[in-house]
Amino acid sequence: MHAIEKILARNSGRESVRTGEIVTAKVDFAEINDLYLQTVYSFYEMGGEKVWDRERCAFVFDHYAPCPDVKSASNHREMREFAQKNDLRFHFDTNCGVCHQVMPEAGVIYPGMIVVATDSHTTTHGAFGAMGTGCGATDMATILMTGELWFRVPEIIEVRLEGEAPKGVYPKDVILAVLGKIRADGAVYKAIDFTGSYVEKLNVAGRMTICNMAVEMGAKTAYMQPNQDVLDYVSARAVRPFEVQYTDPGYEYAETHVFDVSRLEPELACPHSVENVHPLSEVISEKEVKLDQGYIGSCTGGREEDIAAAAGILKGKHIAPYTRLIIVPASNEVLEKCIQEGYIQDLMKAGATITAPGCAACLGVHEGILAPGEVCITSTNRNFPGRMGSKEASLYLASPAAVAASLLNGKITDPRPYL
Ligand SMILES: CC(C)[C@H](C(=O)O)[C@@H](O)C(=O)O
Ligand code: SF4
Repeated sequence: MHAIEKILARNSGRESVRTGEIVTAKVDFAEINDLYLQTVYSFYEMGGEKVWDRERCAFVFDHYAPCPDVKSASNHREMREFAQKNDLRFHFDTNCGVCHQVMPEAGVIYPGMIVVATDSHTTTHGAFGAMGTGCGATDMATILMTGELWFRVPEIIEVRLEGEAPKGVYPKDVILAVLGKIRADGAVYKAIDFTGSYVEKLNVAGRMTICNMAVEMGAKTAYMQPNQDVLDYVSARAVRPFEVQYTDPGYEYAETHVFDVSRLEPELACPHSVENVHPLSEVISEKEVKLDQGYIGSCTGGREEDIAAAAGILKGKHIAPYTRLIIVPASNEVLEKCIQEGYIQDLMKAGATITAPGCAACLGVHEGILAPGEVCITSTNRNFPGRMGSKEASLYLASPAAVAASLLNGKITDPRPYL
């Protein structure tokens, strides 16, 4: 069996599971974000009274945090009341950050577990050897009542990433290159296991960025075998003991795709699709792409490593006139570390706008919305029309280093000469 199958088998009380089977499995942690007040309503409609386990579920207020309008403030109030009434051990209010960053920091994510959240980017937690997946309000209400959810055991495809990344090529570039090949519908309801020498050496932040974007290929979940970096991270934080699962030798994947990371360049996903990926150098050799905004943030590209990369390029310099650079740390912990390291100060001096940790403009709610006709380069994960505001704006997805180098010049720029 694959490690993911072992996780599903263990949590559903079986010896083994096979692709295509439907199982009912225990959920080790459930998270509801602030777009999903419907979960509370569904819970009561289905006859729920108290959540099944006050230690294993939490709300994270991230998409509208702090609240930009009365509607979201009222939603937060109702969810906060539900959390209080159930005396939830964990509650992440507007002072925390994006759920996928906040949960691992709080120690509720660890290898061998199942985490379900009302958010598609729950695939992120494959970075820790966990099985993470998103669901809607009714499924989440079911979990809150029973602690269980049904799953169809997914086909598992291997994405083998071999070699060392050249200078200027970041985990974000690697996952963009993978997306460009496998395409946005290439892994629908499949699990993606990222393997290979690149992954074995990759740090926690890089692993999270790659697993995060697995869902942009339609993946049900993602997986990476934990390495020492992951074990150090979770050992220092995990709120309960855990068991790492290992794939049996000789396991046969449904498909295998091999990438030589050493041959990659900085990549760009061009408007208006995540799969419209091209080497950045190719795009700018064909046309100059003038920019109005740069954005560094989100559960994909708002960690300390991302902000450090930007600060490294912008320290002692200034962004181009009449552009803006929005920096949104993925969590309060990230912000605190970036202040300690001096990155925030350097970026502010370089002309950046720093906003509160959270989802902010990543999905076009607030704190960095684009006007019609504007062009933005961003370290986030989606570039569909309207994602960051106007449907007539254009979004290019890139690494945080590429965002920083581009804002220096007010046009999309290859970051490599600036490193
Ligand atoms: C709106 C929300 C539930 C959504 C998701 O599921 O991913 C959001 O976080 C996103 O990135 O689009
Ligand atoms: S940061 Fe963006 S991608 Fe991540 S959960 Fe928030 S809106 Fe979704």
